[in-house]
Amino acid sequence: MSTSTLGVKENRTPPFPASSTVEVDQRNDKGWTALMFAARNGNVDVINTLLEKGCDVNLVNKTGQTAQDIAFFWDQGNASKVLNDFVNKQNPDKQLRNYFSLNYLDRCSEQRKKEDWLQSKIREECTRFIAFSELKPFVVPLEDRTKRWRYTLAKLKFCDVENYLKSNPPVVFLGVQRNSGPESLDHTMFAVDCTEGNIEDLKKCCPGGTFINPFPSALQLEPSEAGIFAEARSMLDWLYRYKYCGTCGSVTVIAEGGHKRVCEKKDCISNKGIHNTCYPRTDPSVIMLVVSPDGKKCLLGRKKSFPAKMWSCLAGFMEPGESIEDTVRREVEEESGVKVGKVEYHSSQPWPFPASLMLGCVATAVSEDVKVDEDEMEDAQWFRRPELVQMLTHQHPNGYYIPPEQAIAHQIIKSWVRMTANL
Ligand SMILES: NC(=O)c1ccc[n+]([C@@H]2O[C@H](COP(=O)([O-])OP(=O)(O)OC[C@H]3O[C@@H](n4cnc5c(N)ncnc54)[C@H](O)[C@@H]3O)[C@@H](O)[C@H]2O)c1
Ligand SMILES: [Mg+2]
Ligand SMILES: [Mg+2]
Ligand SMILES: [Mg+2]
Ligand SMILES: [Zn+2]
Repeated sequence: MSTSTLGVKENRTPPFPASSTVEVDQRNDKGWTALMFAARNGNVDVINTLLEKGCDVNLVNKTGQTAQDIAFFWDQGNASKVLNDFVNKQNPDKQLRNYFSLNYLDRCSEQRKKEDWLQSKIREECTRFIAFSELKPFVVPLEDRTKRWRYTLAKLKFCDVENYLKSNPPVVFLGVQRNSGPESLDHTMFAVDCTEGNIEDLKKCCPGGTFINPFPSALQLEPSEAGIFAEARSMLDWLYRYKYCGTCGSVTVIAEGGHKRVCEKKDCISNKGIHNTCYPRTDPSVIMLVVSPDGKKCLLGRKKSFPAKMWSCLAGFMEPGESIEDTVRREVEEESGVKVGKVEYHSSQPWPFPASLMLGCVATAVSEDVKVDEDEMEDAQWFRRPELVQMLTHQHPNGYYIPPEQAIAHQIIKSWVRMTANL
């Protein structure tokens, strides 16, 4: 690739005088910064200097690539290492976590069986409760409207929820927030279902507090709390739906801090040995970006329920006895008629509506003809990279777009789009 393709002007203007300053994140017409050029050329000294001067390592060019993506794609090993180390130090979770996956609580699963411990923790001064009503979380709007995230979970004290607890609502032990430093205390966290109580009382303890719709409003929670919300909501949803024993139909009682339901009928088989009817459910689903055999296009679909103009990865629930790869091949063929060969795992995401676990994959197609399953899908089509960039950046001429960054579909699509040098 010639330098002019990267947008460097061939005829440079005279050098800057020694005293002048230059904006460290200045971009060219293709959105490239000096850091991106240094990454492209593997110039580690320039990268280090730019990082020292405070340049923004997270900027993306017009084709959606960061300096890190560029260094990686162009096989600039040393530059990749420097950039990776820097990004990891800045935010260790940035590259690893999908939304709803970041949960800073220590789940302390061994403590769940200790009823006395749980009861004493419930009453402790530094314990906090997250409240739900009809599976809607109780949140406080964030003041700064210029910020990306709109809500934080309201963290209530025992005295705020004491009245609700008297009627014995479902309560889930979520885990312990470990705080470092000599003075700081650990906070034990519980979720409490306040559906049956008077929610106006809660609003009095927490001015500005409000219940929001889990979908899509919960996608506006601060990402550091999205995992706690996911754990709490999936657990309360399970406690709400599974009131009766799946084996004999008797009433069940909540045990182990909300993490188990026990059949009241003493001689029920579910009380002998370990039974999956007693424990919370997780439904594994696959979600995949199908790439054409020549690697130039990918397949996106529109479910009938999608908002107009939104396209996403195909997805589907796993069936018993299936491997992840087999589910990907079956769902893709069912929904689009396209046959898939190689399947590679990308990343996963809890999806608490109510309890899916999305297993994200990139799959390589071995055929291209599309025959849409008209029961589930409105359409499925192949898209080329430049069109995907337009969809990612809300610049598509037809107004097409893909799901927001909180959805794993967005992350899989973005990582595929980035894996190219030249669009
Ligand atoms: N996070 C994301 O980016 C993202 C994107 C798309 C879909 N999803 C989620 O993926 C999941 C699966 O996708 P899908 O709806 O296309 O699946 P799908 O293609 O398997 O079709 C859905 C149908 O599967 C059946 N089904 C089988 N097992 C089921 C189960 N355990 N629970 C509910 N229905 C079951 C039902 O008849 C349902 O109508 C959904 O929960 C969806 O919300 C997440
Ligand atoms: Mg599907
Ligand atoms: Mg399907
Ligand atoms: Mg299915
Ligand atoms: Zn039973």
